[in-house]
Amino acid sequence: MTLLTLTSLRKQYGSVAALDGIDLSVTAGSRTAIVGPSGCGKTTLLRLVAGFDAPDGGRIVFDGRTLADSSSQVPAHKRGIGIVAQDGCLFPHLTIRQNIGFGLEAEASVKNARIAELMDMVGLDPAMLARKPDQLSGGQQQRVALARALARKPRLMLLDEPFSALDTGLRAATRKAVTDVLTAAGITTLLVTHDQGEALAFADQVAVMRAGRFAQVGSPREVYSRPVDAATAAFLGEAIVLPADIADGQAKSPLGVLPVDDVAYRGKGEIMLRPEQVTVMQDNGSDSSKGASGTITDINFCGPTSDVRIRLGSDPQGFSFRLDIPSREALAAGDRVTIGVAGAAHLFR
Ligand SMILES: Nc1ncnc2c1ncn2[C@@H]1O[C@H](COP(=O)(O)OP(=O)(O)OP(=O)(O)O)[C@@H](O)[C@H]1O
Repeated sequence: MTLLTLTSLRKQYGSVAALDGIDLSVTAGSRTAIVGPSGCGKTTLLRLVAGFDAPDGGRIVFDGRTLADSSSQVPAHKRGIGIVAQDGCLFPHLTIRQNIGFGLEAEASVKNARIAELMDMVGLDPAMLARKPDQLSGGQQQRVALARALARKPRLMLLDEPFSALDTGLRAATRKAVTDVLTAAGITTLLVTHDQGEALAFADQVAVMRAGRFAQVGSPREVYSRPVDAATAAFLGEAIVLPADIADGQAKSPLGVLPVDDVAYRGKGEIMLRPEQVTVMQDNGSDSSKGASGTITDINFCGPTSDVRIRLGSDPQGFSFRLDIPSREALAAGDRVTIGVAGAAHLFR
């Protein structure tokens, strides 16, 4: 069942089209991530869904009810939508109990029971209730912000980069905790992030945004493995893009003849490989059948991986590309290598 539908949504700020025709369908109970570079319109989109801003065109329908279109706008507090912002936006002068209870209208005992239940849901010790936000860590503050947003039992939760202020380890742990809470409560969630890994790990639907539009909407695996174009591919992770001549499901490329994921296409095109499909081995001259050969022109050791640039063939002007490879072998600039490819290349159509 579809809970939220955005149709041809537009928002203009002066000459900037912050949203330039957004269409999205969100299934009840699902997790959608909207990912894109800074300034592409992510926060604007969330603000329109929350009701903090009105669209200039298009329509927002939530649970069968029009929340906003060109002629009407349901106020934010009447939408039944929760929001957790980047820095949590807790009231600094209130205790954790008061922050979570803010806006909860019930008699004291009912309210306290609900606050205790929410603290338990987000995995926080009730001893923290008397503290002020600045006496909690960043991750704990985000959990309080989530508890506050959950207090009114929203059917849709909007998360605006809620993990971005946290350091790497805490970020993953807090994301997991928040995901588990929302899943257990069956709350449909829309996450906005500029972090591709976060979007792919969090969501079951990913919308890749660019300049006010969605370049692609699909499952994490689909957008990662079958991006619509080279820019989307590069935004979602490392990608090796090669020119190729394609026929009968085979691509003749600088890396040799590779199977492609599109058997119908014939002609010139561009194909993509993800780095996990590629192996780079020192060329000991014994077996050239395992892949294309090339030369390392630059290498930077980064611990578990090394960032290498490889030039294919023996022509100094030959095709070159860079990728991260496991730092298993002690490779150096000037080494000859064999490049193997596993699986099919993706063809951009
Ligand atoms: N109130 C405003 N007035 C004028 N321009 C605005 C306003 N809000 C946003 N914009 C512009 O609209 C575009 C989209 O902004 P938005 O904040 O939605 O992007 P974003 O993807 O959330 O970026 P970030 O990841 O940096 O937060 C940007 O070009 C921004 O400068």
